[in-house]
Amino acid sequence: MIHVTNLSKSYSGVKAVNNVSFEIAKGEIFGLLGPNGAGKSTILNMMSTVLPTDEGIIKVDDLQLNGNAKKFKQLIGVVPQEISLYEELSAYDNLVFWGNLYGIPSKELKERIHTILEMIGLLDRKKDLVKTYSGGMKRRINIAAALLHNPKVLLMDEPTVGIDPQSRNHIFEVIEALNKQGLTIIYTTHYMEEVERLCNRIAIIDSGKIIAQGTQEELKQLVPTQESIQLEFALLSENQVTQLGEKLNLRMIQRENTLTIESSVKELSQIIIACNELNLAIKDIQLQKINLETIFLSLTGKQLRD
Ligand SMILES: Nc1ncnc2c1ncn2[C@@H]1O[C@H](COP(=O)(O)OP(=O)(O)OP(=O)(O)O)[C@@H](O)[C@H]1O
Repeated sequence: MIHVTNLSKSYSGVKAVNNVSFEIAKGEIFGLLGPNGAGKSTILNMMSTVLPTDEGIIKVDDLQLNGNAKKFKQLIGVVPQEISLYEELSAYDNLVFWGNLYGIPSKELKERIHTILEMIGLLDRKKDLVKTYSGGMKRRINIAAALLHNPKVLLMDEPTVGIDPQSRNHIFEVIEALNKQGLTIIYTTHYMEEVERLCNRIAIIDSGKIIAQGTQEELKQLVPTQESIQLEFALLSENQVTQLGEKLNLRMIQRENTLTIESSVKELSQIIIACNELNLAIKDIQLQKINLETIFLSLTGKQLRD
């Protein structure tokens, strides 16, 4: 349904998106997973016609974006990273405002707003001013605004940033319900838990390039070990991590006093010996099944989150 081919974009000569291609079938939730600055928003901004492309082709079904921006916009709903609502208006009036921008006839718009508010669980709060809403509720209204013109594809740019875990769950439920109704969704995030929960297929993106894509199972097959070892220390300096890395010759990431080592249980004794030699006091050891974070580490040598 969605075909993106050899897409590129530079800002002042620096490539933010570099020859990116992917295909998405109707009804999929496709995840774009990558750290801050990887190029996710730039891809979505090109797909939503906000930014012109430098190179490449974007198509939904047979409709190519270039030369058909107006028609293309009708197919796409966009949930931007920033909440874009009028705080002093009610949720209902915000949606009327957005619906009018899309030129939706008023009777149809009324019905559509009712259906969407019901679906996102905010019908009973429709008259309340947006400024009285929680962050999660504002996000849900932002999603509602993107759905008013009944798009075939929904582009969501990190829709859970700055939201508490409970509201986050509520948003996931809305996304899953929309997907069940047949909506195709592109979801960007730097949280692996979110793509693990929501997405059928995932593209891992780093420095403007897609470095791997597939189902979670397919991505797991791309790395040598299906486990990693997580060690917690009383204290851990960068210097000690470097020394340990030299001794073990295994990939590892440090987060404060915790070290995740790309290795299996077979290497555990060797790891413990190396830690002892460096006088590193281990507080806790855990064997972890591979996840998207360790896959990202394995493919890039970096961690997903700053
Ligand atoms: N308007 C701009 N002018 C110059 N550089 C930009 C502009 N927008 C983005 N960039 C750069 O392009 C690269 C990709 O940015 P982009 O916002 O697409 O990444 P992202 O993966 O969406 O990250 P984030 O989650 O932080 O938004 C980054 O290096 C960023 O600094």
